[in-house]
Amino acid sequence: MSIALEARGLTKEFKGFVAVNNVDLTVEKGTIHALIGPNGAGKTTCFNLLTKFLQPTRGAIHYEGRDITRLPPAEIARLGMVRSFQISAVFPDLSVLQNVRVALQRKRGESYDFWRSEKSLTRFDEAARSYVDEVGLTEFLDHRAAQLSYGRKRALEIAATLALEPEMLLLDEPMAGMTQEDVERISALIRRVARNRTILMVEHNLSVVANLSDRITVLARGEVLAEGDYATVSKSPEVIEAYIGAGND
Ligand SMILES: Nc1ncnc2c1ncn2[C@@H]1O[C@H](COP(=O)(O)OP(=O)(O)OP(=O)(O)O)[C@@H](O)[C@H]1O
Repeated sequence: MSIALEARGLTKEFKGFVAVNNVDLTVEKGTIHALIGPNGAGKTTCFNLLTKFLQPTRGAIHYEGRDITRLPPAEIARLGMVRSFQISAVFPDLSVLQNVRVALQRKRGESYDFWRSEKSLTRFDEAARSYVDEVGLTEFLDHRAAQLSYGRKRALEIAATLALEPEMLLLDEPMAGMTQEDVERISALIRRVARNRTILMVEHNLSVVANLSDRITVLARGEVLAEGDYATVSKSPEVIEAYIGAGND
């Protein structure tokens, strides 16, 4: 087994309140790993720690064997671990193609100036088209982002994230606010992009988690309550108790 991301003893205290307590987490390369748990379990805090948006009080995080505990998020993105929606790269007045092109320019370290000549921009077109195609938005290539449905905007955000060529994607509630149709579309998309990448996601929709995840870590009160595949964790009496106790479904 090859490990993409590993946390040991991850702890975050807010003024004495322990939101994440001694969490060990191992995400295997090439898998879809979900972080779930009832409200207030510490998922978001844990996710922010792993993506370096928060500094841990204690513990260590390794990505691809490298200690990233003290690295800033931008540096981690350069190592290949990208948080989707991190870049909130959807510019409403740009087209689908232009949005992905901007992300590509960013990846290549070019200036953020998208008013530059059309000629210098068009050389990104071919790559941009392939990412748009990967997320199923080819027929909307010239539509302004603002005109897209909510689900397609999320797909566009994923395309912009893919343009950064991540080996590992961290998704924060990718299904939040989606219609059932969008949930199905984005699920298929996540499955597709996971073929040659590692994915860690925080997700509330348990049927999505059941469908997509190879492995699930259940948090409750800041601690790891259970870990395994969906069949295993969903049978755990502690997990059932934690969800019922918190008034979740
Ligand atoms: N900046 C902060 N300062 C103080 N307490 C915080 C802070 N951020 C989170 N917490 C507390 O830490 C606990 C875990 O919160 P967190 O948002 O990580 O949980 P969650 O599992 O993501 O919850 P939800 O599913 O409701 O989003 C909660 O009790 C929350 O109030």
